[in-house]
This record gives sequence, structure tokens and C-alpha cells, in this order.
Amino acid sequence: MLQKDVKLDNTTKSWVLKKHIDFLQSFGKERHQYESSMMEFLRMSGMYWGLTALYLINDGKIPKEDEIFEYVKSCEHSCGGYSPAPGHDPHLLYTLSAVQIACLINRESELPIEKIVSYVSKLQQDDGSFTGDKWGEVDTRYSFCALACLSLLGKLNEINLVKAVEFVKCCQNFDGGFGSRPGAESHGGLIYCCVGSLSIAGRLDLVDADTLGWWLAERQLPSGGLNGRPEKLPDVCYSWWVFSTLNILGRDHWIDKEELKTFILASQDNEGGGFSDRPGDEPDPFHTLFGLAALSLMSYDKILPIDPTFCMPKAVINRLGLKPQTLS
Ligand SMILES: COc1ccc(S(=O)(=O)N2Cc3cc(-c4ccc(C=O)o4)ccc3N(Cc3cncn3C)C[C@H]2Cc2ccc(O)cc2)cc1
Ligand SMILES: [Zn+2]
Repeated sequence: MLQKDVKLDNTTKSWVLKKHIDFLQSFGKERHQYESSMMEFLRMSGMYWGLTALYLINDGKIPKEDEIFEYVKSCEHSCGGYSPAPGHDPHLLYTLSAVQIACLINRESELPIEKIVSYVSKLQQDDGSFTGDKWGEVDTRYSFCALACLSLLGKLNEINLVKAVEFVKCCQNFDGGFGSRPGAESHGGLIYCCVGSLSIAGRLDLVDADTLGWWLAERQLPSGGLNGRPEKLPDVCYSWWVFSTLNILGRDHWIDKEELKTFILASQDNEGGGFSDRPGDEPDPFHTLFGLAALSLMSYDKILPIDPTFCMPKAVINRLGLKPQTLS
């Protein structure tokens, strides 16, 4: 079977740092007005992706912190959950993004912490799993959102952590990977969510690190890029999901970092800045964060260090006194 991959033109690129700062600072303004209105349904997450990326390459400086915190507050619901934009419904995805943004700008103590804890706790099911909102769709993505959100607020003990870990374990497959629910196939993004959950819970002993490490290393293609499942095309965001998981498991040397770096740099937009999912596509804040975050794990140039479990600057995780488990 011909292996699906992309062909890189052979110029190893350096990176256009200044243009990435411009791209991130202008996203949502006139240049991207249409796109930003199209993306209203995920705007709180879009702000977390854009602001975290900017923090990493702009020396930790984030402009208009008061305006940002006003926006976060405008999306707060009486139940303690946050919506992606005013007038939308609250959801666990955007509640995590809201807490992450507050931590980035040092304002987490001004959040209604007890109400957020109550919102997240109510989403935990009897089997330890979490739904994304009251409509009840269970997915290991939401286990990660719940544990990351409460851990950032120092309230991890307010949910049943033993049951939460038990559910993640039930989603482990024979290939060492994890899926969205028990029996679902292994997928790079969900493996990151499950290993990230176990890292926050201090239960990486439950992971078969050699079998999973091997499956993750198999994601690297001749282009240097990583895919999320066998036979899929490489994609910059998997540089994060797969590579940060290998980093947590202490096996990031099992892939060729130089080749991964070349793939990521080939996916940057030299004109307008930003990174796309693969070379030649449109850049967006989502792939810009995950490309920069993977480069940060490789200590590329002057990108500030990032925490592999929370996908947040190490300086913020240290300030909060958090120590997510990793296997050295
Ligand atoms: C452009 O098409 C999509 C498809 C899915 C989504 S998503 O919200 O379900 N989601 C996140 C995601 C975001 C973007 C994007 C474009 C512009 C912005 C502004 O900030 O963000 C683009 C893609 C994307 N996807 C889809 C994707 C990424 N790589 C391959 N694909 C198919 C991921 C998707 C699921 C998701 C992942 C992580 C997360 O924290 C939240 C949602 C969004 C746009
Ligand atoms: Zn992607």
C-alpha cells in the first residue's frame, strides 16, 4: 500500500518569528474578520490557542489583559460553566479554555472557583467518565478537560479521581493506545488526553510505556511529520499530540526530532505568518499553537518552555505549584 505522505520542497526553512507575532496579534481583526465570525462557536478556545502561542514567542507578554478577562467574564454562566462566546451554551471545552486563559494572565484567583468546581463535578458519571455538557456525550477528551481544569484551580480532590482513572484505564487498547470510549480505536489526540489525565492523577504506572511508545513512534512518516493513526496524512497538530505524549513517557528520542522540526517549519506561512496543518494549507491559531508548542519541547530558538501535560507555559505551571507526573 502506498504510504500516504506529503513531499517537502527541499528548503529547510528557518522560522519567521516576527510574522507569527503579527499573525497572532491580528487574528480576529479586520484581516481575519470573516474567519473570526465563522469561528465564534469556538472563540474561547481560539483565544487560549492564540494567547498561549503569543506568550511562548513574545517573551511571556500578552497585550490587553483587562479586555481579555472582561471577555472571559462575559461568557460565564450561573451554573459555573463557560460558553465559547456570549449567548452560546456552556461546555467543558470552553470552561477549561477560560481557566487556562485566566492562569495565563495571572487572574485565576478572580474566577468563581467554587461554581466552576460544582459545574465540572456534576458532569462526572457513575463509571468515572465525564460528559462535555448536560446533553451527555461521554468522551475521554472530557476526562482530560475536567482533570486539567480542576488541577489548575487546585481542586482536583473535589471529584472522584479513583473512578476517573478507572474509566481511562477501561479505554486502554492492546496496542498500548487509548480511544474515546471503552473499545474505541487508538487515536493520537485521545492518547494525549488519556496519558495527560494519568499524568495529572499521578498514575502513569497504568501505561504500557514501551508498547505505546512504539505505536507513537510509528506515527512518523518519511516527510518527518506525524499522523494521528496508521495510513493517515501527517498533520502539525499531531506534532503536539504524539510528541508531547512521547515526552511525558520519557521516549521522545524514539522519533527523529530534526525531521519533525523540518516538517513543522515547512508548514509555516512565510507571507502572513502562522502555521497550517501541513505545507501549503491555510494557517490558523490552532495549528500555530501546536506547531510552536512542539518546537518548544525541542528547545527551538528562543521559544519559552512549555509543559507537555497542560500545553501551557512552564512558568505558569510552576507559579501554580503544579507538578504533573512524567516518566524520565
Ligand atoms: C476548520 O474545520 C474545523 C474542524 C473542526 C473544528 S473543532 O473545533 O472541532 N477542532 C479544533 C480545530 C480548530 C481549528 C481552527 C481554525 C481556526 C481556528 C481559530 O482559532 O481554529 C481548525 C481545526 C480544528 N480541528 C480539526 C482538525 C485539526 N487538524 C485536523 N483536523 C481535522 C480539531 C477539532 C477538534 C479539537 C481538537 C482539540 C481541541 O482542544 C478542541 C477541538 C474546528 C474547525
Ligand atoms: Zn491538525
